[in-house]
Amino acid sequence: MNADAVADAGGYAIDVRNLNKSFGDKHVVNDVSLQVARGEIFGFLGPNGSGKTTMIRMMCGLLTPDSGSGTCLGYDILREAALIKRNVGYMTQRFSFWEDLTIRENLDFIARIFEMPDRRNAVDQALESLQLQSRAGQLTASLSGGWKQRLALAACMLHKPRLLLLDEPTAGVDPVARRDFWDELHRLAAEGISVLVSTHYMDEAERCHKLAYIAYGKLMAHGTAQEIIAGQGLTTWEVRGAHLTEISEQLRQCEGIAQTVVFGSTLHVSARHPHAIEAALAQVDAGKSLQAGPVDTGLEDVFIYMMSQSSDNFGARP
Ligand SMILES: Nc1ncnc2c1ncn2[C@@H]1O[C@H](COP(=O)(O)OP(=O)(O)OP(=O)(O)O)[C@@H](O)[C@H]1O
Repeated sequence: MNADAVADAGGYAIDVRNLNKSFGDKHVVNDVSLQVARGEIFGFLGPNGSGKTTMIRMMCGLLTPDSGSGTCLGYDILREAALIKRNVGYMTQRFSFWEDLTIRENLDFIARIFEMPDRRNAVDQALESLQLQSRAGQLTASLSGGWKQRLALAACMLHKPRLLLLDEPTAGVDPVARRDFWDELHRLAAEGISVLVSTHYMDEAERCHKLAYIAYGKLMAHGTAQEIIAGQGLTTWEVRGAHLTEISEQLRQCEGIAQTVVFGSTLHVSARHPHAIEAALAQVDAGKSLQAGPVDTGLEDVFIYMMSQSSDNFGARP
């Protein structure tokens, strides 16, 4: 099926099944299947070295899986890699620019490399689409991190891809610039562009329509944020009071406590059974006058929990 046929049928932008990839004896991607609907922002989460970049590279035809199959924009990932590359915008973790060129010159340079027809028009449209016109003449070296990311996104959009694969696009970017970047992604998604984006930021995960959590090459969970949270079946209490780090250590030793995480001046205690938290708090509370009560389990609680549950099968954790 060609890509337009997929678009017409409202099919998946990405539909890959049982992908596997090993580097030497490291099984980096282990039987992962993934579907991303058209116009969906799909978040890809997982610890460092869990195989997210490798998955992205296999999905856009840059890397051949050892086994598995699937389509990207309706094109076969094994046989039609060239067509995929032409229709996908891929933002790598380390997008590089010519610092001594302006925004416009950088975009024009990229358009030249890709031998794009009607280069000037393509650059104008990318500048307009990412609201970069007012800065088009600014030297790239003088841009803030947020504007550099926006330029990187404009570069990916030059050839009008219908799917964006963004590998940690906002790493090291301040919260306001990250929010603006995500507003932009939502605007693009509303136009029907599909986005698969890897991130380590929980606020960004919450802005995705769907999420997948991959740890040490295996897909551990996928669905909406609510589905992923519900899937872990954790109950969480928030504890306030003095000496939270010490209390956290003590609670962790108590029976039935799945995890404790200090968030600034509060402590989150999670367990599979609510009574385990009450019992544990009763044990450690003696004379400490803690304030404690149930709260909604958040995505961050769940991801920290899933990370602690997954075994490190190739020593990638720092
Ligand atoms: N070309 C390669 N040759 C050998 N090993 C590789 C290669 N590419 C990736 N790896 C290894 O595969 C594992 C997964 O890497 P990958 O970059 O896919 O993870 P990631 O989830 O994107 O990590 P991060 O969040 O740190 O970007 C790592 O242990 C990495 O060192």
